[in-house]
Amino acid sequence: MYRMTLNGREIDDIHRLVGEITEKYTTVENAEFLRNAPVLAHELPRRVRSFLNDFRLTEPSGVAVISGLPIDQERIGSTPAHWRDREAVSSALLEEVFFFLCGTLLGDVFGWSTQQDGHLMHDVLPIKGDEDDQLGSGSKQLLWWHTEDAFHPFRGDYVGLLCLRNPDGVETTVAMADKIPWNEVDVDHLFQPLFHIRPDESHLPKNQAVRDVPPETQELLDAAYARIIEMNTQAEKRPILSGSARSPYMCLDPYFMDVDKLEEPARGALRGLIDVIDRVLEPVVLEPGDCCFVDNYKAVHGRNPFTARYDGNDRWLKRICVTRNLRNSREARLSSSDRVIF
Ligand SMILES: NC(=[NH2+])NCCC[C@H](N)C(=O)O
Ligand SMILES: O=C(O)CCC(=O)C(=O)O
Ligand SMILES: [Fe+2]
Repeated sequence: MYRMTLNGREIDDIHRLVGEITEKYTTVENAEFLRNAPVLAHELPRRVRSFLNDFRLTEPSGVAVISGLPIDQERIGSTPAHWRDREAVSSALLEEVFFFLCGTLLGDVFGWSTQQDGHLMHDVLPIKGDEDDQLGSGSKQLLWWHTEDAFHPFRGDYVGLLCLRNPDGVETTVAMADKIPWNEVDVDHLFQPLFHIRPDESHLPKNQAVRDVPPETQELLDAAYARIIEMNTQAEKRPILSGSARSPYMCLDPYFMDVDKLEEPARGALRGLIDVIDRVLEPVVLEPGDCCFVDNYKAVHGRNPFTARYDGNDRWLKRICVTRNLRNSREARLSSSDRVIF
């Protein structure tokens, strides 16, 4: 793991910058803020910029964590019951701005029209009724390790998780490519387009929120859901590994891959990889203020089961997706600067 801890002066500088920004903008989804974010991110402390730049370019680890950001538990208030319950102005706006600017040092933050109402800033919190679901909002069941949005050709390069609270020390799990003994894995077959990955349930229409959108957006949204359903029934075959054969990038989500239905040698190759990933999987307890970025090519992540409280003190994370190449998805976005993939 690649780690840094903010010192007192850096925290003061961050508070000053974020204070200035939140005087002007009341959400990180404000169009002008989004346009200026890469410029504003230049004003983060140099050690933070340098840390994230190294993480991006030299790939020292599959996971980077910046700790030390103080979280005012009283100001952020209780953990909402649902991601749909977002306030007009987020109680955690200051933290979100810092988190968003850090993400912007790695690339461009983007969202999905089919996930959390198209918002860029997601909430990860346990939702009553989702306990047994394979969702970020689940709790009782193991959240299987996965590449974030593995099924989608426009998946992000990084997934950011900012911990606001985690009173029971619930464990995120990570397995980093650099810890995998690649010589024990059937790399050759995993580089071949023999595998399909179905969309995870957070993108399915059943987890759609009811929202009012203009008719032209509704049309795009319907088309986006139609594509998700199509990917669910007839997923395209793709490789699991890419890049360097000795130090590969990974993209897999075994829970949605119907491993048993695969033919040999694909099945054996994937089973072998799943086994070694299980062996190197490690728990990471995110503490309040931890700003974590998982390299979505160099690590998979999940979450261990826990018992939700539903009393306002539940574990609460913010989540963002970051891409190094927004242009890749231009055909699925409304304009060159728009951040939402339909
Ligand atoms: N094995 C999986 N991919 N599970 C789904 C992961 C959680 C999903 N990203 C969500 O937002 O709820
Ligand atoms: O809750 C966590 O620690 C990870 C959640 C996650 O992987 C997700 O929401 O996709
Ligand atoms: Fe995830």
